[in-house]
Amino acid sequence: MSSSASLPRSHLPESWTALQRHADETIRRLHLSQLLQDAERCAAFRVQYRDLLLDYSRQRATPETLTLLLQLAEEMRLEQKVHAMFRGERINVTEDRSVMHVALRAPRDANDHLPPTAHIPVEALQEVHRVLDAIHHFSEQVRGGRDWLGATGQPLTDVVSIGIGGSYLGPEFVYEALRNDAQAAQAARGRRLRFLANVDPVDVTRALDGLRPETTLVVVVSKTFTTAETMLNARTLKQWIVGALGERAVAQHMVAVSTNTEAVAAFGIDPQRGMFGFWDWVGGRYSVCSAVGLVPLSLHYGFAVMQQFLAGAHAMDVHFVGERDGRRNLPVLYGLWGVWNATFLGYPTRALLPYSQALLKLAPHIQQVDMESNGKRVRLDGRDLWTADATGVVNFGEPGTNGQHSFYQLMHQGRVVPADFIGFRRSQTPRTVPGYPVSNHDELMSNFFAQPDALAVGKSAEQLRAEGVPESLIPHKVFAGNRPSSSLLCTVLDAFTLGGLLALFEHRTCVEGFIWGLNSFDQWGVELGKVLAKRVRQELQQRRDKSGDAVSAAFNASTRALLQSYLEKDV
Ligand SMILES: O=P(O)(O)OC[C@H]1O[C@](O)(CO)[C@@H](O)[C@@H]1O
Repeated sequence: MSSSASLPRSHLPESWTALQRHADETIRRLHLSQLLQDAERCAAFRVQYRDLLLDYSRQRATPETLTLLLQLAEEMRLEQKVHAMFRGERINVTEDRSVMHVALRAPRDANDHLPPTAHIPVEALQEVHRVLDAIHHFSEQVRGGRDWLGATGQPLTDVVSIGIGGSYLGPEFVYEALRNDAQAAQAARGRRLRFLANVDPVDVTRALDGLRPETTLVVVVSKTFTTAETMLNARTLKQWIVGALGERAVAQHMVAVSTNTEAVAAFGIDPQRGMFGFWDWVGGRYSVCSAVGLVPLSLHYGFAVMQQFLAGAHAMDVHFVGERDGRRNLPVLYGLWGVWNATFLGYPTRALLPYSQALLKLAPHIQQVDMESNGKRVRLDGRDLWTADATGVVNFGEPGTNGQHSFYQLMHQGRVVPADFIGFRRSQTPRTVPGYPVSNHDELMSNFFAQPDALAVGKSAEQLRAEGVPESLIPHKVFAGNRPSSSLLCTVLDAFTLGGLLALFEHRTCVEGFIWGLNSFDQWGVELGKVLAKRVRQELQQRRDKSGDAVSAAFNASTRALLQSYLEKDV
């Protein structure tokens, strides 16, 4: 099958082989319980950026590991690749596109504080701010309830944002994260924001539950404006609006976010008045900071809150591109440990474990950012990956403490799953219960501090014996430990911090992709299923029109039988 299999693998970087040797000869013989005894190492494996404290002392690594990883980064020309991304070089080679999501959150004068080799193209900055100004104006008109009203003259208090994948996951992640931030919650008073992503009609029913067309604004978010799910959902909601308010209501009740002006116009939305654009240099999964996120979220939380979010993301961008010491650069460190765990220690998964209910959509969003970006089988030049492990990992996660009562069992005693713990010094909504020894947030955070040690240090048979555990139970109660994690401690989850977290995770994915030498910015792997679904759709249409006919022989025997059963009337 593999067309590239015949191509020889390009030469492994020297530090790559050194890291493989180092993993086998040194690291596999060490246990984290020993490594954590070394106070000097612990201090060296801790770094502060603004109020974010990253502790990576629970990585299965010595200072030499980090030195070798930094050498690998240098050999792979990480810094040059990052700067080329900022400069707008066409690093997405298979689509011949620039990758400039960093421009989306850059202030007009961003280049004044970026290294000269990482200056963002001025035209991109101008375009970005032209659209941001339009979003600012529009969101205030709608929120003000006077200048942009519904067809019956009522203010539009509710928004349904239709979109899928990158046109949905990021905005929903931000929406959820800020729901209980005091400033954002105050700004959202009296307003509702819903997301409609799945083409399942049940999702439509849920999204519209309790909404009225008279007071609802629909935002259709699609970079291509051709995505099947989004377009059917958009037509469904258009019918909902038109059915209640007439065809002319579309102009007041539907707007679009897209790069495809013609398709927006063909759908019936006036691009001059109701379209917010972005550009082919924004990948869907990196588009939260474009109109994709900014339109629905500014309508809900107000533009001022979203400006803080952009500022937080930009601050992380500046740190990423400007901090040349890899030992102090958070996204670089995150990426290096990602590469180390996936490729050199061979762990194919990682868990995202925010101790924050507000970050409940972090894992779904980062799943797309990371797995659609780095889930690749070849390198940039089309040759096979250097090793089967030199590619993206399976990301999953759940807020703590919920995850503890779900999949942590496997993490403690089953497979090794490197974990990213994220915690906050303060809650968005502090609570205390009189008579309880700690606040509710301290209770939550007790787990944030305990779990990484349980994973790293474990519990031995000797300890269990000393506690008097019966011999028959000892094998079941032993925790082998030596399970890596990193811990990120932030102050409070506000819009600025959230922007920084988003950028941190986006950049981790880029760092990993740059080091593996693959293209993190295309997604050809999603195409085949779409093409096949189109064929099935045609088949379903034909069979529904001419019931009784057998399913086309073009499908294999298995699919034919399933389709036949699906179409059966009497089942
Ligand atoms: O914004 P669009 O064009 O509707 O695409 C939605 C999503 O579909 C994908 O192409 C994957 O199918 C994503 O990359 C993208 O974010």
